Amino acid sequence: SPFLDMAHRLISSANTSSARFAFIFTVSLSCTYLFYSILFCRSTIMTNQGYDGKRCPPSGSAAAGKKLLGKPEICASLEVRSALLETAAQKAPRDPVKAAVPTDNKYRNMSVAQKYGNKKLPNALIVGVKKGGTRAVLEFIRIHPDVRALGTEPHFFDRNYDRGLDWYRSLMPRTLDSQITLEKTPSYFVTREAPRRISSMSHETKLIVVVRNPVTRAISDYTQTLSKKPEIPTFEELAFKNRSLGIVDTSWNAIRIGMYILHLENWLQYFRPSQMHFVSGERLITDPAGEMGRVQDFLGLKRIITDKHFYFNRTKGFPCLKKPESSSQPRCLGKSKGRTHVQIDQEVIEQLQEFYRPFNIKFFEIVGHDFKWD
Ligand SMILES: Nc1ncnc2c1ncn2[C@@H]1O[C@H](COP(=O)(O)OS(=O)(=O)O)[C@@H](OP(=O)(O)O)[C@H]1O
Repeated sequence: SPFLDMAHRLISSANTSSARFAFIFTVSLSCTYLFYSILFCRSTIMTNQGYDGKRCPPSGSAAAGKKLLGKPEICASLEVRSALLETAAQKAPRDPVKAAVPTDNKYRNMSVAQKYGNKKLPNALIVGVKKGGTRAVLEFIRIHPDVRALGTEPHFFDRNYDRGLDWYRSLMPRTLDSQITLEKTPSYFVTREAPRRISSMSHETKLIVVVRNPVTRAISDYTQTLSKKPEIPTFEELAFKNRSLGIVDTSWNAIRIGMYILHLENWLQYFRPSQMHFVSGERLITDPAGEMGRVQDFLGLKRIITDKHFYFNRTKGFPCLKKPESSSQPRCLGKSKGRTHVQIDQEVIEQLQEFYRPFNIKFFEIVGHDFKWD
């Protein structure tokens, strides 16, 4: 090495004590330098390879698991910190519109209408009839992209009218200008004040009425009441003032609701027949796509809801939606829709059919359609 060469030359060229001293000094100086160099170099290598707070092994590997046992908290906290930094970077507003929009998941899943639309008073209402199939029509029509519907019954035009239109509007889902706002409250059809109140909101409101054989409807209505109040009198006792004389009790709501023509006359005082559309409750079950096609036409919507949206669920005994608005799963209506009816004497059924016949005939004439309830 050059260092040993230099030492050899010094020994051979100088025999003086000063030269010897210079040699020993140089050697010790060199050793000291060498020692510190090795120390410095090692510390640099350790810093690069060790857990210095800048690196963690890739998580998930067995080696990483073993190494992490020593200082798990450092790496874990670093992962959290980097996740936080990443989130902060994602959250950093890039443009003012994005900055104004919250980024939580709920908001991200909202439709454009929910984010940017406005709450409007309904332009269409399903006004009845109770137990006619109103829930089915609402759930079926709301899969249309141009329809937004209130899921619950607001009872504005019967029970909550005093709360005012602003309250009513506030209940509505947000809609884009091109979308229809819809709600359903089946009791409107038999509420004396409802037609006047609705026409004073807008006389252009479109009205949908789901009608069903009034006898079956009455039995369905009674079955529902019985499920809540098992102690009520029998259907026969409630339906007749005098059964042997065939005198029907028209003051009983379950009977009165089915006298459709009487209620319709009230509506026609305020609305043109073309503003009302009657859905057959029976055909809604046997041909939901056909009935919904006519509902879409009436609402001025493109026919988007078709056969493809329905399947017949054998267990339920009713048509169900393949893909409803709120989820990607097929869905049938709830347990309270499609109940097994209370068994009613055939003679009672025939008596009630007789009772309703003249009302039905008149109703078919006015509506211009025979619903074939005989
Ligand atoms: N697809 C489908 N699934 C389940 N049920 C269906 C369906 N289509 C119509 N129907 C009939 O709807 C009846 C209930 O009517 P409503 O929804 O108007 O009832 S309510 O007034 O809102 O309580 C309900 O009456 P019941 O059978 O007497 O329970 C059903 O016959």
